[in-house]
Amino acid sequence: MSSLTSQLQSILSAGHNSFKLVYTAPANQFILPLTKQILVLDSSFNPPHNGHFSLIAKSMNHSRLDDHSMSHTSINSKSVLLLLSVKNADKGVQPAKFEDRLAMMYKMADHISEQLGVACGVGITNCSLFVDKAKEIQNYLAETQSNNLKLTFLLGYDTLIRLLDPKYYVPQKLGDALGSFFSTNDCFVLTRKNTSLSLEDQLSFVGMIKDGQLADVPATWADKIHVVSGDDKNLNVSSSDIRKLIQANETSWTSNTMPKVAEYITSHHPYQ
Ligand SMILES: Nc1ncnc2c1ncn2[C@@H]1O[C@H](COP(=O)(O)OP(=O)(O)OP(=O)(O)O)[C@@H](O)[C@H]1O
Ligand SMILES: NC(=O)c1ccc[n+]([C@@H]2O[C@H](COP(=O)(O)O)[C@@H](O)[C@H]2O)c1
Repeated sequence: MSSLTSQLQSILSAGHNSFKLVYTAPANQFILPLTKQILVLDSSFNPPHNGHFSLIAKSMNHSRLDDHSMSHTSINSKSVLLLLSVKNADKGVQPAKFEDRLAMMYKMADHISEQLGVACGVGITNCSLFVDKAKEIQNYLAETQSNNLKLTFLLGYDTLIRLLDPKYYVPQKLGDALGSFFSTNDCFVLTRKNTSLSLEDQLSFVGMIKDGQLADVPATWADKIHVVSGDDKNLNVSSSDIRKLIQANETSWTSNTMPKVAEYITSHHPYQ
């Protein structure tokens, strides 16, 4: 059994919450002494696409996320983690195989490292909720003596709404379930078009939290949630649309993902 297959097997069969770092793009170490913040993009990467890339690129440029204690912004203070979620809070089993998704994530990690000049790693977790994913990543960082790093979760607006939905935490109250998550970590959120809310409503959501207008959400969390407009070109890109186009033998999807990911899909056929 290859080492990747055995790492996947061990995560899939673990009876407890687990996280493993399985790849780092060659140019940089994943964590350097200067690293202060990890930008975490959790997804099923089925397949990775330009909407995911745009979320990472925009978060890197977002000044409010910078550590204000530093005299200047240093790209080396951030690392990116592409996190494959093998257990989804809402969705059942989907194509492609996890091995194919990881192979595409490695291509994406190399692309991010080359295009954005930032360290990029690939991890796997069996946790479905962000609060548990955050705990497992922080445990891993503590084991590698990399303490006091902030995790910034990169989300589309649709996922922010699900992060704050009390139904995922019953019988706990939302404030109790996510209190420690927001005391250490924050979220960078891009608006999307696949929601019933207008762009303006999505952008004013944090203001409503700040004004105490959301019953279960403490006003203090407003400082930990940064909502930014997505760019028109990538707002509509989604993995499910790409899969549909591939299955219909269309080729237009290739411009919605990174060149090496498109090459992998055309040569390995993970969706056929
Ligand atoms: N085009 C996009 N713009 C901004 N955020 C996005 C975009 N596509 C996905 N995201 C966000 O990236 C995260 C992971 O996305 P996910 O894997 O669900 O992608 P997806 O393309 O929406 O998948 P699917 O179509 O299978 O539901 C989520 O927080 C999601 O909101
Ligand atoms: N409350 C939560 O923490 C919560 C809710 C819904 C989805 N998720 C996670 O968000 C990620 C993206 O989910 P989708 O692929 O369904 O968009 C998955 O890892 C999923 O498990 C987390």
